[in-house]
Amino acid sequence: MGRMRGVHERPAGLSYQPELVDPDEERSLLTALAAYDFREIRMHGQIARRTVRHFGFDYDYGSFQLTAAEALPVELCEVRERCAALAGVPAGTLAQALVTRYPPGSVIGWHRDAPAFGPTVVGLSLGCACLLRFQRGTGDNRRVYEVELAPRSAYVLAGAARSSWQHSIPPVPELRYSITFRQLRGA
Ligand SMILES: O=C(O)CCC(=O)C(=O)O
Ligand SMILES: [Fe+2]
Repeated sequence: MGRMRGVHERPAGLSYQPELVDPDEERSLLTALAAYDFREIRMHGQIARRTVRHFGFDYDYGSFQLTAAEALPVELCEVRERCAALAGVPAGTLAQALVTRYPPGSVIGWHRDAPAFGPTVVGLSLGCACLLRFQRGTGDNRRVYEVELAPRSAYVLAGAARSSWQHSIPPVPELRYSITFRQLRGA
């Protein structure tokens, strides 16, 4: 927990599963992902170093709107089945897949996932390991947690981990990809 200040508490609704895919599957996913056309993210006029590709639904970071996007490519369908099983939701409810490419040194800052998405988020990590940090509350009520996301592992954010806690990823040491699946709220 090293550098995080606050009282250590595991967020309710967080689960972690090592080795959701095996090294061969990781290699072929990394090959497929390397060929995707990633887009930049501009938020508050700033361009993030990480880049993204949306399938199923596109999320506009400026207008907070969801619009229909390209269907899930075949290589992500099997992964979605496994992520859905891990989260205990029907695969069809995971309507959006977001592939994020983190070059060395890139981050994602503190946030909660947009309320336009449903109560369960599942993420698969490929490439370099990183930390996933959590925080909630301020001052004496600050609570913190961090988990290492190993390559090939998956995590589920549900319950309070999804709705009350913020999460972030500090600078990744080497290239990392994540594939996160989200439901649409009310679907
Ligand atoms: O890369 C990840 O695993 C997390 C990404 C994330 O928090 C997000 O896209 O909302
Ligand atoms: Fe997030």
